[in-house]
Amino acid sequence: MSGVVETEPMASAPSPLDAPEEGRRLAVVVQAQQGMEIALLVPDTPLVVGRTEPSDLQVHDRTLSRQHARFMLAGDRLLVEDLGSRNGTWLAGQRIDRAGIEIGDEVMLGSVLACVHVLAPTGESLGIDGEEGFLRRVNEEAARARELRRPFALLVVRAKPVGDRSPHVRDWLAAVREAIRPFDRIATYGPGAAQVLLPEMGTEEATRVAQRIVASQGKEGAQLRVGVAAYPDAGSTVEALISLSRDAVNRATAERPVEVEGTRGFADGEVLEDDALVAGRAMREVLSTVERVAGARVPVILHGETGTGKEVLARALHERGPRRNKRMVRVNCGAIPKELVESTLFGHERGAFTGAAAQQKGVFEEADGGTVFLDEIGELAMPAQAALLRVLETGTLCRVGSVREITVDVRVVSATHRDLEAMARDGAFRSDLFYRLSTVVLEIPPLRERVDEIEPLSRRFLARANEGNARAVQGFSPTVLERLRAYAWPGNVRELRNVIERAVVVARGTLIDEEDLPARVRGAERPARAAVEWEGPAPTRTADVPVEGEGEDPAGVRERVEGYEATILREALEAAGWSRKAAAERLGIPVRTLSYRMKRLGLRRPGRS
Ligand SMILES: Nc1ncnc2c1ncn2[C@@H]1O[C@H](COP(=O)(O)OP(=O)(O)OP(=O)(O)O)[C@@H](O)[C@H]1O
Repeated sequence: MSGVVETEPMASAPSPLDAPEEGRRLAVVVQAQQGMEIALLVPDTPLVVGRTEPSDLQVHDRTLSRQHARFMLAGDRLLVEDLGSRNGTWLAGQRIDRAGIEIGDEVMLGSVLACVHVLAPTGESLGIDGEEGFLRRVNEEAARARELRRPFALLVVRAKPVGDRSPHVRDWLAAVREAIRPFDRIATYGPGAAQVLLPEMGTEEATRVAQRIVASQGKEGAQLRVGVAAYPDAGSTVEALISLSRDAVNRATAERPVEVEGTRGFADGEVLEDDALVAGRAMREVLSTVERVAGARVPVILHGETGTGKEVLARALHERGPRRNKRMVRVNCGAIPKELVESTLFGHERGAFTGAAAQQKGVFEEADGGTVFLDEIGELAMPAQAALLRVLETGTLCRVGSVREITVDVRVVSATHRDLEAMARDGAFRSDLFYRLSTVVLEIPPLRERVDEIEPLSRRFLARANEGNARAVQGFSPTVLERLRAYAWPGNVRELRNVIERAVVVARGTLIDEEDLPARVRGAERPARAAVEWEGPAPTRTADVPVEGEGEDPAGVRERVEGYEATILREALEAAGWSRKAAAERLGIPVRTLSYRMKRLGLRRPGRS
């Protein structure tokens, strides 16, 4: 619901309120749970707000009476009067029958907020926000939309260049203003473009507004093109929506002057190269940025909590770009012993140091023509940061023990769960390196903010676990899915995968039941305990191991679970180059717990007795 209700044709009868600013118009703006309504307030004409006919402004909110309250602009006074409503009309916390109000006063009609606003006049002053003010409003709108599960849309409008000149926004902004609602916000975006915020509008309606804007071009002589990106269809963060609407307007042509950002690029349900699933909006959105930047050489930082899929995205970046036929070499910066960082990254000559029995290429040389994925970049030691900066700046490196410069062509993708910018501010990370690496920063939301992905991901993990364990579990009992959605997933997608795989292993029926979930996921324990569940001097169980006597423990289950646990620990240790400290960090458990479990499960680094 949205639109402008005119109580009668706009009379331009002057009112004292109008007098100081010619052309000023007032409106009652009503904001209810399901949307926003606005009605022009005509001098000396009552405007009734209520739930049904014959109210002038109808808002279908059950806390409103049929005819709830009357607004009136009488002379230079604004009045509001309750019409005997059940839930009352409230001003500054007081229930009122009749009161004088000021422009901007918040009047509560039941639980509906009403305000009298000055409308942006047409003409010279168009009610344009500055870039900062506009962004603030978009952020506020995004927060509101998320909370109330409502849509909103962003438009970017640009005029087609005439000859070699791009018409200036001031030549056509009035046309945009006319096509939108009075409370929609506009900001200029450089001299040739404007951005528009359309609260409460989904993709379809926003597309119609965009078409109206394009149709209004005749008046100003400028041929306008519009890009549309709406929350939640196109994206779920402000940054994504802004960049998607800009991309959309760049695609617009004379034949298709309105371009709408929907769900281009990666489709829901698509399986990526490394078997990861595009399972929901957030992932699609991040991947649409991946797709845009995959072709370029610009460095990318993937920022997100552990297990959110940073490596999956690094792989997608590599595979979707022109370097896909060369290697992507991953290095875990946190797992390389300090004294070996340079030789790992840049290689060494034979005899360069004790133990360097043969010449060896480093990851940068190995990845020549491809991608280097610097995982846990925040853990890189300072001297190595300096060396890395040199390679990035010069495109050349020297192996340890050599002065010969080797030219390499690599794209650098880094990942971290840390706030590198803050680290750079605090001097814990070189700021010049941070700026080099962070041309594009991709934020990967935690799984708890990607609830729509939980079911499709769970089903995929279930299918994989069935294959891997020769099981035939059919699905989930309905309450299990509820539990999975409600849990906070501090370990993100990795934790979800582990929980589902474990549930498949221990499930007794054809469906996974609540009892197949670890206690923390069942809600039997507070989620905050999840990360410390393996703590304790001599744990008799892990989070995922059933306790003896806790329900039935059929023969073989314990062995299977322990086998499974050993696999997880071994994977983590291998990924961390068998550094216990780094592996424990990856797993979110204390080192001593890891050591204890390794001993119990008989896990040893290959080649060590
Ligand atoms: N969309 C997805 N579909 C299927 N599996 C996924 C998806 N995203 C992540 N995973 C799985 O979750 C696990 C963690 O993913 P990944 O290693 O990419 O996370 P990460 O953010 O790099 O973690 P860390 O910071 O701990 O290294 C992997 O097993 C990965 O295959």
